[in-house]
Amino acid sequence: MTRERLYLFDTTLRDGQQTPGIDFSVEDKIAIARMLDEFGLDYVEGGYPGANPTDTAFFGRKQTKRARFTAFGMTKRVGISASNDPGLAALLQAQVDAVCFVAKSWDYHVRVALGCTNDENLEAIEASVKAAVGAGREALVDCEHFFDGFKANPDYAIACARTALEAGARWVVLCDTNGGTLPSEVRDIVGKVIAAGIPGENLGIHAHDDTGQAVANSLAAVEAGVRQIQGTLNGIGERCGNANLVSLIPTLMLKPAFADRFEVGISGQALAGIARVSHAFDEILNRAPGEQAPYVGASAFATKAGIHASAIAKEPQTYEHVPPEAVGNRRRVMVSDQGGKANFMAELARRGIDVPRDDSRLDTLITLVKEREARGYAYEGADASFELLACQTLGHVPEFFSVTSFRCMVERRFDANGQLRTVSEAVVKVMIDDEEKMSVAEGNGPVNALDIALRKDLGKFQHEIQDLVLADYKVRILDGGTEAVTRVMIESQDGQGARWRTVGVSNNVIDASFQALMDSIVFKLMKNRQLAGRVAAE
Ligand SMILES: CC(=O)SCCNC(=O)CCNC(=O)[C@H](O)C(C)(C)COP(=O)(O)OP(=O)(O)OC[C@H]1O[C@@H](n2cnc3c(N)ncnc32)[C@H](O)[C@@H]1OP(=O)(O)O
Ligand SMILES: CC(=O)C(=O)O
Repeated sequence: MTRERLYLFDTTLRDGQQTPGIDFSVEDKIAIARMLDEFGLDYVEGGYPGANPTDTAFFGRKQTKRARFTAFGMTKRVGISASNDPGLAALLQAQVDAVCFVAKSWDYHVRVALGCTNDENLEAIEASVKAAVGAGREALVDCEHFFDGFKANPDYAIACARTALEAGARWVVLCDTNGGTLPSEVRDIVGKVIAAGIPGENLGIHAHDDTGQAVANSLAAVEAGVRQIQGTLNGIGERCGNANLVSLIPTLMLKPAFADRFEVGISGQALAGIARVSHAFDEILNRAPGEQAPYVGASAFATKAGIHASAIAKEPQTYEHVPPEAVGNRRRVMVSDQGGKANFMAELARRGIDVPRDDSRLDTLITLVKEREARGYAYEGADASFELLACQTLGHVPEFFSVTSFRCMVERRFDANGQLRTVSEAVVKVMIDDEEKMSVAEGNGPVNALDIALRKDLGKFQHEIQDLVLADYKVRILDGGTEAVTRVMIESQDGQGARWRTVGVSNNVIDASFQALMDSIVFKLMKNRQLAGRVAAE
């Protein structure tokens, strides 16, 4: 059976630019456009030439090889001709394949926002599309507020779409601009638009996520007949965002309801890189990837639950709706107080530690983890501390060194220049092969001073920890009041690119930090001897 083609239109660099807190540079835009182009999107909308210097510079040359490079802008203003409209001129000067106009299609907006008549707005749509087509560009028209407009005045909303199409637009995109439309309404209205004679093969959908249903609305529109979907990477966009292409694309390609009927321009191989694309985009935005993001989040194929882990060990698809590898993700079976033997055996096997189900030491390890988690430890996020605990329980961890004492001081005092300063100092004594070493260090705070002192002189092990750096340090207070317990999570990395996480818990933040620091150093020494850390580089 031949499948119908669905076209994917990316507006990360245009609607995504309207996200509070997001501000792309020209270099960001170039990198993102290249990533989208290589991934296989059909259209990459780069922004609004003429609206700001970044976008004008970005549109100075064509930025995609395969995707149709698209400029966005409003229809010509009423009262001036298309050839005299400076905004339209900037759009037509852009080095693009296509121009996407935003046009009013709700008569209320025509009256209030534009302050013109319904007919004048239709004339502006017609003249703008004709100007773009006349300049050799493919024309698209985003019908702003189409669904709200249709509810208020269906004849006028359809007249806007028809005018655009008859003037030569390739696509008329139905926009849920305020994001309040529900999937059943989208399905119903798209059906009525097609019944009114606007072909589905010329229709697109642009959905906002204000009710958390932008993806569902996009899919409902496709089911009702539209053949273009607009969306953004990771769902960024005005207010609550746009339809998330990172959720939509795997659904279109992997779910039989869509995959059997439609094809998109993205290869299966590219789909297997979608998690990487999503994370690379977060990296450009300088934010952490969403752990629970559908398909691509670290938790998307993770389970803590013992009952699930046990079935997954038998057959993974018992608890997986698609294979994680299809979207470049991986299965994670985690150890925590929610886990049973299957979780622990899977996690230990991943670390190269095979232990039989009936080994009583496994029960001891599970009991230890559950008891410690009840006291505040969180091993699912502290892989290295878990591995050390497992090695201690199931085998052996060498005593490389022991800390006989440490002391931290925080003092506010005047320095030699008469400036008031808060100084943190730590003193650590360690025993290595019956020899005691004492190190003193100052730091930005007491934990930093303790870390520097602890790693200052480890005798014969010192050269082994030279490349160890602390990448992240997080403190969490678990109980309120005087019974407060502090959990410290530390992320460490070394020169080989390995990263590992350790945890410490105490009612004293310095003590909790010390435990996590110690675990980090001991893990590094174990890893150097290939006694641990087989998966630390993941
Ligand atoms: C639903 C959407 O996401 S649409 C995209 C929205 N994105 C943006 O607005 C980002 C880029 N925008 C901008 O940088 C600026 O708004 C510009 C450069 C486009 C225009 O700036 P200004 O000329 O200063 O106008 P301003 O932003 O104050 O107001 C928008 C004007 O466009 C008019 N307008 C809005 N939509 C349309 C349209 N589809 N067709 C014609 N004119 C329109 C408004 O009536 C208003 O005109 P007025 O100034 O005569 O009242
Ligand atoms: C065009 C657009 O971004 C909207 O109507 O939401």
